Amino acid sequence: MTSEKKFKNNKKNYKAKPAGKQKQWTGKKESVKYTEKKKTDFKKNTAPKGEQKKAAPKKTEAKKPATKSLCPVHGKCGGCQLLDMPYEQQLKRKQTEVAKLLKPYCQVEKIIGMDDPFHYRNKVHAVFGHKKDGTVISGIYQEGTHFIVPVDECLIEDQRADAIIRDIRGLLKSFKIKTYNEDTGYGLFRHVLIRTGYHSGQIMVVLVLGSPILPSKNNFVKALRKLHPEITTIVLNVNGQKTSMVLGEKETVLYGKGYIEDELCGKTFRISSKSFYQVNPVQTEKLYGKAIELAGLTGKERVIDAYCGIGTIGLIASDKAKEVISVELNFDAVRDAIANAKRNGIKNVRFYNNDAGVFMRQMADAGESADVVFMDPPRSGSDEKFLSSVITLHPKKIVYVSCDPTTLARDLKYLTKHGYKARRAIPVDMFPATEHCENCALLERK
Ligand SMILES: C[S@@+](CC[C@H](N)C(=O)[O-])C[C@H]1O[C@@H](n2cnc3c(N)ncnc32)[C@H](O)[C@@H]1O
Repeated sequence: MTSEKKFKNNKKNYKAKPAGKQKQWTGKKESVKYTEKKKTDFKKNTAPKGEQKKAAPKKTEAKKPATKSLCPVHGKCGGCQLLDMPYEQQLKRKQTEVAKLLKPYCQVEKIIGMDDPFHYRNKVHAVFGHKKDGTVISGIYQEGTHFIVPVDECLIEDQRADAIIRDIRGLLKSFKIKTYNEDTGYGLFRHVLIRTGYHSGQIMVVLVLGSPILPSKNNFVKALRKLHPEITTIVLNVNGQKTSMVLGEKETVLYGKGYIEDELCGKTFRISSKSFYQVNPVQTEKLYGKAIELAGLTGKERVIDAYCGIGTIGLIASDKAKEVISVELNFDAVRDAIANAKRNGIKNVRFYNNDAGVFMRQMADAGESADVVFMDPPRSGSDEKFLSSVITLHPKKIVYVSCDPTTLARDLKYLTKHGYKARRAIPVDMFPATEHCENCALLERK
């Protein structure tokens, strides 16, 4: 059956169907404790050299010795480029950069920042390896290399996750489990991925191995749970490929449900290991709130939620829309999305597992229309197939959620050349201490 037919056939029944029925969808702890006092210091820190000129510090400040970075691996791990810049200054910098990029299209509103820009990441990844003397280390690859920068504690990650990772290092030692060597392909233990629920407190630990057998598996799980009873699920993922991807295809649930749940904007969401979920739960609620406000829904609209992930934006918007059609490429995310519609008792949303561009082209070719399109593509932005199909579908409003203002500007150029006007753009600081900035933009049909 062609996808076009699938679309037509499903027209009458916009219910989320169960997944099965959706067949047609094509170191010893050398840790530095960061106390509240240090957090205050962070806010008062002088900017890095390059920034000091711009910030024109007072003469007395300029005479002070350079402030040591808050993080022992700052500059080595490749993340947190803005870590030592006072938060207000980070926000100003992002505001200016976004305004510059979006200037040809519309004015940019005031950036939405955080009250506490620390430990916001609900998704934490650590690569495992060992030193020449056999000591197990975990951390992050130095950018562009396979050299592991050991990390004990990270200022932007959930501290519960960091504590679990440190203890897993100890368990590898006691269980005599070898870490995987990227160059030779020998060894077993590759990565740990942790997801934490901000409201639910649930924690998922994904152990990524180079091959499927974890020695003394049951005892290992028991020992980990004893150290961290707060863990609600443990998943074993197998990645035997020489690849920069963290997760492999095959997974077995070792303990618990195999996913976590969390709340966003009053709804509950199930999140499994391979599905996308925004990393900053506090800012996500603000972002989604703005996106839905920009859409100005009245309850009568036919809405498309493109690149929907686990269904979040569409499901949150569904109360204010007549119907929502959601599309997502990742099958696991779609499975979560269907479960999420059910657990929230939502019946006017329907999910498609497809490439968003292909799906939208099929809708456009089938003469379909939409009132509002939410689009939230990956960092690379959207493609012409998608954008040209949106134009054909002729929605009154497009709400573009973007994690890269450069690709947002590129796509705005296309849309504004083809009958749309950018009305509003709101930066949301989803990634404090880093150079990245999320944005939400409203386009209206001229
Ligand atoms: C930035 S995330 C947004 C997800 C969701 N809107 C949210 O806020 O959680 C982008 C999503 O697009 C999906 N994706 C990537 N390429 C895609 C494509 N070509 N077609 C459809 N979905 C795609 C990814 O799997 C991911 O779930």
